[in-house]
Amino acid sequence: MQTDSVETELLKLRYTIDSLDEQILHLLNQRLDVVKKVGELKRANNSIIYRPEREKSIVDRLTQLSSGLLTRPAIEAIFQEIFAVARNIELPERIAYLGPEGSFTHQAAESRFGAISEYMAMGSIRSVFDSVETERARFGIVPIENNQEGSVIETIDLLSEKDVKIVAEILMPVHFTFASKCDKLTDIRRIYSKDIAFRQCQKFLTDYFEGISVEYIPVESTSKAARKISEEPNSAAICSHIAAKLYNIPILFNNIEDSQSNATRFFIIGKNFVNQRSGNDKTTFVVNLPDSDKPGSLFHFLEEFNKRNINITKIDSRPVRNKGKFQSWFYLDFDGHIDDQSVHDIYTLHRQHIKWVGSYVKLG
Ligand SMILES: C=C(O[C@@H]1C=C(C(=O)O)C=C[C@H]1O)C(=O)O
Repeated sequence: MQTDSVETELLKLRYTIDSLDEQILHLLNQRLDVVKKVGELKRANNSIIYRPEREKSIVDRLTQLSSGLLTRPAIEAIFQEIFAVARNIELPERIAYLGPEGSFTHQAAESRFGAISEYMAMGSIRSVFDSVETERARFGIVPIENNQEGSVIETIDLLSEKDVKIVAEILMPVHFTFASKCDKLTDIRRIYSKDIAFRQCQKFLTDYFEGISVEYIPVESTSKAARKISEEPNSAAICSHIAAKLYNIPILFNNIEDSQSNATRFFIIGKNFVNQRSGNDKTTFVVNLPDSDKPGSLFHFLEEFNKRNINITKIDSRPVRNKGKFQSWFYLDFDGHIDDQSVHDIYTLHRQHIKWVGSYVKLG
């Protein structure tokens, strides 16, 4: 094509795009008018603004309907922003996450709450729980488990201790970078990261640092590690590529995790939050059995799930600390909603030993 005709063609296409954008803008404004009315109804009834199960069903339905270039991840990315704008019109949201900026928890938070929400970076998982419990933040985001390294026990313990509910889960692939201002690996004396991140990058650390005298220093989050080494010579961090860029640290290696399928599960937590059934839910219980040191006590409890054909997806045992004995309490995730008859029956049967931590939409 001649340069002139290319220019004309480009102009025409851009004109079409402008006109489509106007229609999208008009439709989005119409949508927000409706959302505002939903918000007013909810306020009049004192009901909850954020409905993860409704948002999921919208994305499911639109994915089914989509016949064009939009795939599920694209639909999800666009609509998560639309939902976030909508919710903030209903009621402004402030979100606490395990910071500092650039942590994987921050990425998980933004994937669900968009660019419009207000964020609070907290120094520890406990302080995320505190800010939700005291309602300084409407929601908090915390890691719960990694599919290679298992549970984040701090979160498990705080779910038992604190007065919060699980609102939703978020699954996110996790890729680590090795970042340092050192020109040579042999100049590195200290490597900073979160404890669980070191364990996810064992092979890399063995390959490059075995037999070399470096100190491994665990800190509260991977982004804290990145921030720390930006001011400290002879150091390196295992962190996200976003954190490395944010704190201006050169990335020496990408994707250093042992497994390419490395992924972390996060919880959104909130105060007094109750989800309605979506038909595909999970529930979390904290269980304190009276005779946890006697034979069969856990077996008999789990038998109730087996009898009702309920699939348990995660179980952890944690120490009962204040009795001076070797007793355990249990953390349990399983398929189903507290309003399902079978789940409700178990809850009623063992009410004095169970803390219901939430029922939420199941992902993955
Ligand atoms: C508008 C609503 O509130 C929120 C916003 C939604 C939306 O933008 O579609 C969906 C669910 C809620 O998180 C609703 O409950 O329908």
